[in-house]
Amino acid sequence: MSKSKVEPSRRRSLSDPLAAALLPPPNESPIQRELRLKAENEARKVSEGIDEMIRQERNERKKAKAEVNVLLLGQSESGKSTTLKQFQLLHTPAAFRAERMAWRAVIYLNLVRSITRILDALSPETDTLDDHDDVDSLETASVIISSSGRPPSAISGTKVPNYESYRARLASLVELEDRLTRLLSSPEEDEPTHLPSSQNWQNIANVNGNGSSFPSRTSEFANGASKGRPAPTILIPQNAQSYGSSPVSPINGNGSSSGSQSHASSPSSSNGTQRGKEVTVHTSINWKKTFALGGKSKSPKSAHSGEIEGWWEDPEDPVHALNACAPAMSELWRDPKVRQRLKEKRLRLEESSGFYLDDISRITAKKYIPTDADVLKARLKTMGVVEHTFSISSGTNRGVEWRIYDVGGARNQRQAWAPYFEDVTAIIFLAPISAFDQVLTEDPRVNRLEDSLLLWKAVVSNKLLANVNIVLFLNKCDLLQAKLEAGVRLNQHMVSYGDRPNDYESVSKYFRHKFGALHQAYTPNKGRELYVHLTAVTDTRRTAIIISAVRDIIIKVNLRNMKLV
Ligand SMILES: Nc1nc2c(ncn2[C@@H]2O[C@H](COP(=O)(O)OP(=O)(O)OP(=O)(O)O)[C@@H](O)[C@H]2O)c(=O)[nH]1
Ligand SMILES: [Mg+2]
Repeated sequence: MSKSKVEPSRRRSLSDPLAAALLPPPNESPIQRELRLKAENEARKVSEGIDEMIRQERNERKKAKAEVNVLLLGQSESGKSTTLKQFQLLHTPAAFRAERMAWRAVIYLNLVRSITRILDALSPETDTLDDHDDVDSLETASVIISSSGRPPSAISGTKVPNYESYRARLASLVELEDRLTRLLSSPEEDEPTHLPSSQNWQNIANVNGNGSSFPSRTSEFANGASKGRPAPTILIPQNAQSYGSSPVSPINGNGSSSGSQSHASSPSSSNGTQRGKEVTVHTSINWKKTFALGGKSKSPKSAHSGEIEGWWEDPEDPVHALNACAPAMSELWRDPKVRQRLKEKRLRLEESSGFYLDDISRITAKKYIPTDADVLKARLKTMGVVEHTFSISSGTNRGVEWRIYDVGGARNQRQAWAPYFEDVTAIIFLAPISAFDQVLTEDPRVNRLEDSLLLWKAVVSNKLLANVNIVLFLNKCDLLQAKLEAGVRLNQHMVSYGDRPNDYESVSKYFRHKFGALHQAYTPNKGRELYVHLTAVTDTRRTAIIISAVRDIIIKVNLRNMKLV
């Protein structure tokens, strides 16, 4: 070997002590080389032996501690966080209820957004937009896109003579929407992603005298998220995928995302920006202060529930603006002309996330305290990964430590999933089957059901997950039933459904078969059993029954697998 070839690497090694130590000695004789290679070979065997020991120890530890890691997967708005809330409600109800007052802000924002969406839909300006803009401006949820395009009635439809009057009477809600959005959203999202700040929440906890046991979202939950493992490097292609040929975002750590980030801003963002120009917006810090329930709190309502009285005495509390607008809100929602116009525009708010329009007077009451059902319905988008831990003290699951990971399902969140695949015991995959006529918020060209099917296929075919139990929740069955009963036909959105009956029984059976067949065809583990449930995870009673069945199955299969290790 010529000197000039050796020198650069030796020079490099000067700045890299590890590389220097590993380099073969210069002028190594053939015998020395043979001895060195033999020694290296033995060292490698020792190292592999240690790896095997570590693996066995980990399995033993798992057995001894009986640890179960469950990953909730599915597209955005599939119901993952709602399922997590149901686990909480079942296993840590005090913690769940302690958070309820913080959810008030989310519920208010959900309600206000429904109202501003109606006003936007009634606005004469939206009538002049073309088909695509129309759909975008109304957000994606519950808007049907059919190949036949917008019906003529949507363009020259029912007039709402009171529109200007409604707009004037509800003007303060536009400002409120901005304030709540700022309070609850992260800088890069215009959707609510977190509860009001931990400082405020801590104050509430302290007032109740049991602060330390309060698992505020920003302590227990968000800590779990921040404990998250580093995400793998992913490639994001420049070209967005279109409906019909859209690949699924990466879930194996080396796949590619849909490139939907550039489409991520939802229609409401443009509206929000417009509104932002029209109104004076408080800084989020002031707003947080004024919304801080703890600061103005009086007597604790009950020591265990985390409920505080007295917020209604704060003139800045949003409840006052809402309360003052309640009659106009109710009138707007009950107005037959408004309903007719929404129908013409094919905007079914009843099916969208965070729907509270049927409870306006209860929710805007000065002393409103969110119920369990209200909290379950509240829509807060998940960013990153949220961890929830609990253990069960009785029954067959006794002593088992459960860790549930709730991930963000939007396309730009999916790259965070793969690091959690390694230690997972079971996956609960949620597919909202009512969404067959809806498109993704982050990419309005992609049908939601199509995205779910592709995501499902990617999960069930993943080799890393070959030995992981999979439970499938075909979710939002309540909305599916309502949609079918309202006359929406599946075969207009899914040609393969053909002329089968358009009733709930037949449609749900069809989806069960479709998802089951994909699992059967693509699983790398032909012996894996698939557990399928038709769910409406906002329904506490039924979901509790399903959760305990799922828990028992996961434990049983996990024990069986561990015996085989
Ligand atoms: N009617 C009805 N609403 C549901 C059901 N499941 C979830 N929702 C609602 O749908 C919305 C979205 O649910 P989430 O649990 O936040 O969805 P997610 O999968 O966590 O969404 P990301 O965090 O964006 O990934 C919430 O407002 C829920 O209350 C259901 O079965 N029926
Ligand atoms: Mg979520």
